[in-house]
Amino acid sequence: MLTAPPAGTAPRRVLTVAGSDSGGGAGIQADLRTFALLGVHGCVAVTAVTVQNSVGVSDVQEIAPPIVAAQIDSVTSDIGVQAVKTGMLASAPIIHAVAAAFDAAGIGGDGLPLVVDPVCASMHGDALLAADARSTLVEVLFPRATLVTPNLDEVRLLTGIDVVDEVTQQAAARELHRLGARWALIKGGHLRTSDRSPDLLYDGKQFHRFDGPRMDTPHDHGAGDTLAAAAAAALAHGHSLPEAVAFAKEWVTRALAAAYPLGAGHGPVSPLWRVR
Ligand SMILES: Nc1ncnc2c1ncn2[C@@H]1O[C@H](COP(=O)(O)OP(=O)(O)O)[C@@H](O)[C@H]1O
Ligand SMILES: Cc1ncc(COP(=O)(O)OP(=O)(O)O)c(N)n1
Repeated sequence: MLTAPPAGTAPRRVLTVAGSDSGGGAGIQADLRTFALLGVHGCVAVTAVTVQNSVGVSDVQEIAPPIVAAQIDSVTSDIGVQAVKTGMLASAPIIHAVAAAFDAAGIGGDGLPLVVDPVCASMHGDALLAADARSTLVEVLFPRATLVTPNLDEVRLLTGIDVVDEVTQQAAARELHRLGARWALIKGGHLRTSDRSPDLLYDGKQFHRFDGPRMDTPHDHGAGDTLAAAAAAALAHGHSLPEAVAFAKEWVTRALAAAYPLGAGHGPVSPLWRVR
């Protein structure tokens, strides 16, 4: 388990570049919850403010691209981070601004580990990335990514591949790797045909399968963010990529087992079991 250093000592830092979820279940709020519980100090670059609750997203205010980039510069030039995660990026101009700031700070590529959760829409189908920005996300950010973590809807939108079984999951992983990601993790949360929830990791050479029991719960809001945030935290702690994904899979499985109802719709997954 990942832990904090002794009191008075600076912990590892992870920067999340993502949107705010007013309901607190996903986005920046989910990332910071997981970072703190894994002994990591979370820094943020807010890309958008969503008006969101358990039944959906009713409005979005994007942050101006130079302000998004300035948040990244401000954090990396002073505080310093050991890993970075991206979530909701909203638009093509924001993606270009983020990529330029990452290059200036040595994030991604051969530099600091970069986990890209290619968020396109909420679980209710509300757009969190402009349709005309999907190709920008793939062309600009995937070649910089250490790890990309799409769900099956995102795989379909970004590659056109419909994942329905292990063979098509492998085909999607190969395609994402071909598009530039060093490691691709095809999440199996939307494969609702069995009592398992298998995720598949690929680095261009080898497949690693991370299987887990499927939780029978409607409260799965923020699962993808929680998985990617835990992987980024484990990378910041110095773990290898497969170790970080194995850790993150266990973390999100436990968070799903502890998920709770909130509002009239889908409640959030909960890493709060860690402090019970
Ligand atoms: N009902 C479930 N039971 C167990 N694991 C799940 C369940 N739903 C999702 N997961 C896991 O949670 C993580 C996020 O998956 P997924 O739901 O596919 O992503 P997203 O939240 O981005 O839509 C993956 O590791 C997936 O296997
Ligand atoms: C602000 C914001 N960012 C991301 C998401 C989607 O998060 P994810 O973990 O993929 O969870 P679900 O939407 O599938 O619950 C979001 N809703 N809001």
